[in-house]
Amino acid sequence: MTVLVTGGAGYIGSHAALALLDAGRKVVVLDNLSQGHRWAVPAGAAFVEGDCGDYELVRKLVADHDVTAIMHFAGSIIVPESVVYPLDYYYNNTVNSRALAQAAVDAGIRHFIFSSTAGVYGEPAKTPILEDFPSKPISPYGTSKMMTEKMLADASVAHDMNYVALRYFNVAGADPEGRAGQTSRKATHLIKIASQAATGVRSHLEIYGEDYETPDGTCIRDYIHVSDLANAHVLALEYLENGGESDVMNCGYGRGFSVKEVISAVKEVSGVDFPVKLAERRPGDPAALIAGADRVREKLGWVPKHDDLEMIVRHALDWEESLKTRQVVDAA
Ligand SMILES: NC(=O)c1ccc[n+]([C@@H]2O[C@H](COP(=O)([O-])OP(=O)(O)OC[C@H]3O[C@@H](n4cnc5c(N)ncnc54)[C@H](O)[C@@H]3O)[C@@H](O)[C@H]2O)c1
Ligand SMILES: O=c1ccn([C@@H]2O[C@H](COP(=O)(O)OP(=O)(O)O[C@H]3O[C@H](CO)[C@H](O)[C@H](O)[C@H]3O)[C@@H](O)[C@H]2O)c(=O)[nH]1
Repeated sequence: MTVLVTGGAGYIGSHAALALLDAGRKVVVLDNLSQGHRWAVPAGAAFVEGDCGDYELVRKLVADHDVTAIMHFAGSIIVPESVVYPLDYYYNNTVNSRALAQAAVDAGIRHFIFSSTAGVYGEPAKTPILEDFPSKPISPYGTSKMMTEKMLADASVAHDMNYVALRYFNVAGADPEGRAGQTSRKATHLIKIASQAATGVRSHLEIYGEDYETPDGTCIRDYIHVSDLANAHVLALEYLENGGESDVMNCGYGRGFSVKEVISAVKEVSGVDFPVKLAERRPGDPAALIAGADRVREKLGWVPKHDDLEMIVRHALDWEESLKTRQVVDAA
C-alpha cells in the first residue's frame, strides 16, 4: 500500500511526499534528479533514481514496494523553454507519461493523480476559469500536459484505473515547518525570483510588461500555497480510493494578485526595497488567470489553510534564507 511519487525530489512532489507521510502513507519517490535534489526527498520516503518513462524500472519498483497508486509530478516545466525545445517537452511530458501510464495499467495500479496546469486553457475568454472551458494551450508545455490528460481519460475508460488531473494555477511558498521549498536550478516563478531579490541572491527583479488590461497594468495570477496544493493531492487519492469518478480539477483559491501587488507584498514582508525594473512583455503571458475553484472544494472537501499572500511570501522568504546555509543557491 505504497504511493509512487514521480518527481518527488522536486518542488511540488517533495511537498506531496511530506503530506502523504504526514497522513501516515508509505511513499516511494522516483526521480531522475535532472532538476530535483536527492536531499529534497523526505527522510521517511524510499528513493529510486531513474526515469519515469522507464517501463521496466517502474514495473519493478511497483512490485518491490507494493505500489497501489501513482502521483505523477515528474516533468519539464518552463513554458518559454518549451517553445524553443518543443520535442523535448513532448518527450518528457507526454511520451514518458504514456510509458508510465502503460506500466501502471499493466501492473494493475487503480489510482493515478496527474500534475496538470492552468496552461491547458491558453488565453481564456474570461475569468474565473472553469474546468469545462475549452483546452486551447498556447505553448508546447500546455499541449504536452493536455495530451497526457487525454491519454489518462481514455485509459481510465478502457482499464480499471481512475484518475484525477489537478490543474495547478501559480504554485508558491514553502512548507511552513521549513522541511521543503523551491530549489529549482532555473527559477522563473515570480515569488521565487522576488524572494531571491529580497535575500540578495539576485540583484533586481524585472516586471514583464505594465500595459496589460488590468487595474495596475500588470498580469494577475491566482497564487496557491504549495502545502495546500500538496494536501489536495492527499484528498484526491482518498477520493479515488473511495471510488470517485475520474475528473479534472482546478487548484487555486479563486482570487488573484497583480505582479505589482506581489512585489509590494515581498518588499513589505521582507523589509527590503530591492530594485525593480520595467521590461518588455514576456511572450505568451495572459493578462489574468484566476481559477474557478469550487470543484476541488466540493468534490474533495478541500479546505485551504494558507490562503494569504503575506503567509505565502513569508514561507518563500524563510526557505530562501535557509537555502543559503545549504549552499545550494543557484547562480542568478
Ligand atoms: N511549479 C508550478 O507552478 C507548476 C504549475 C503547474 C503545473 N506544474 C507541474 O507540477 C509538476 C511538478 O513541478 P515542480 O514545480 O515541482 O517542478 P520541479 O522541476 O521542481 O520538479 C520536477 C521533478 O521531476 C524530475 N523529473 C523531470 N523529468 C523526469 C523524468 N523523466 N523522470 C524522473 N524524474 C523526472 C525532476 O528532476 C524534478 O525533481 C510538473 O509536472 C509541472 O509541470 C507546476
Ligand atoms: O521575473 C518575473 C517573473 C514573472 N513575472 C510575471 O509574473 C507573472 C507570473 O509569472 P510566473 O512565471 O510566476 O508564472 P506563470 O503564470 O507564467 O506560470 C504558471 O502557469 C504556467 C502555465 O500558464 C505554468 O503552469 C507555470 O508552471 C506556472 O507557474 C507573469 O505575469 C510574469 O510575466 C515578472 O513580471 N517577472
